[in-house]
Amino acid sequence: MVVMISVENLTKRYGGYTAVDDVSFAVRPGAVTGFLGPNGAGKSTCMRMMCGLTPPTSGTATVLGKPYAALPNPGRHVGVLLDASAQHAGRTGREVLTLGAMVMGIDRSRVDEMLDLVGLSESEASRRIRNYSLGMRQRLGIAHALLGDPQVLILDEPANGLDPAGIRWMRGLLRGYADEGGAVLLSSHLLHEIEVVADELVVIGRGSIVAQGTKAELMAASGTTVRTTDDAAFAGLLQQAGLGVTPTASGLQVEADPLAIGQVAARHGVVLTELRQASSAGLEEMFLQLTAYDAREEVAA
Ligand SMILES: Nc1ncnc2c1ncn2[C@@H]1O[C@H](COP(=O)(O)OP(=O)(O)OP(=O)(O)O)[C@@H](O)[C@H]1O
Repeated sequence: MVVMISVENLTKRYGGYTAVDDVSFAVRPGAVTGFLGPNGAGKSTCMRMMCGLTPPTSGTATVLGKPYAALPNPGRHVGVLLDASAQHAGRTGREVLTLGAMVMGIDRSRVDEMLDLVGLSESEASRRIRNYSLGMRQRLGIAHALLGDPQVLILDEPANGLDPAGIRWMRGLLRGYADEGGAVLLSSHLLHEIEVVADELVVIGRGSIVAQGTKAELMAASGTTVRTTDDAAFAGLLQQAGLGVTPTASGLQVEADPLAIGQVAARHGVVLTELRQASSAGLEEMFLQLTAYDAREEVAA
């Protein structure tokens, strides 16, 4: 498999606190990889280590086969958006992009193209960033990340502050970018945001990876929900057929695809009132379960 970003056994300790604990994953071209985890899970710390901004305690992160800091003219290869508010507040959006183009040695015409792409108008581009809304800062950050026409994008919570139309626009942009062969690593603490656009998922909780795989795999892992006129009796029949069953408030959760369950029902003449592959609800349940031990919840409890 071609790998654009490779993270191996990455660990970061701050004093006695382990913010990132032995994290490994790979990001491939032609896909959006969602980096999902609750607040404080370690996503930003990981991404900062990938971009050479925070030194790891141990482990390695490489982009296009090299540590980020060893890439010549990195902006031409990797577009990074880590903190949309980190840009110089006194500069205008256009100035930031023009400076970026100069540093990367690319044609100034690309500045207008990017402003156009992210939907910042001429008058917005000439305002100072201190007067930008969060959504405008994110758009500018995305324009800056794309300026050098990189093969890889590393974006930390780029949807923060975008309105629903802006979020949809960004999804389309990232989808198109990946479909053309680009590799995207996109972090979020919101499952839905990631789920609609990501092909691959890396789920992190308290510094450690708790699940990773394709979205389809992770969704299949959460099984199928079924309801019948007599759930308890049907649970027994499913178990006899060798299928794992867990009763839940919303019916029976079965570790099998809908076809296998339908076949058991047909064999025994059971009436199904509901049969659906766990989709977003299943993934959400998984995300909540996987991250339920987040430190924040313990403090709140
Ligand atoms: N410089 C630092 N010194 C000490 N602790 C830090 C430092 N940077 C991050 N941490 C801690 O590491 C943990 C992970 O933080 P990080 O910002 O990576 O989480 P995150 O998953 O990006 O969260 P969010 O979704 O809230 O942005 C947090 O508990 C944070 O307080």
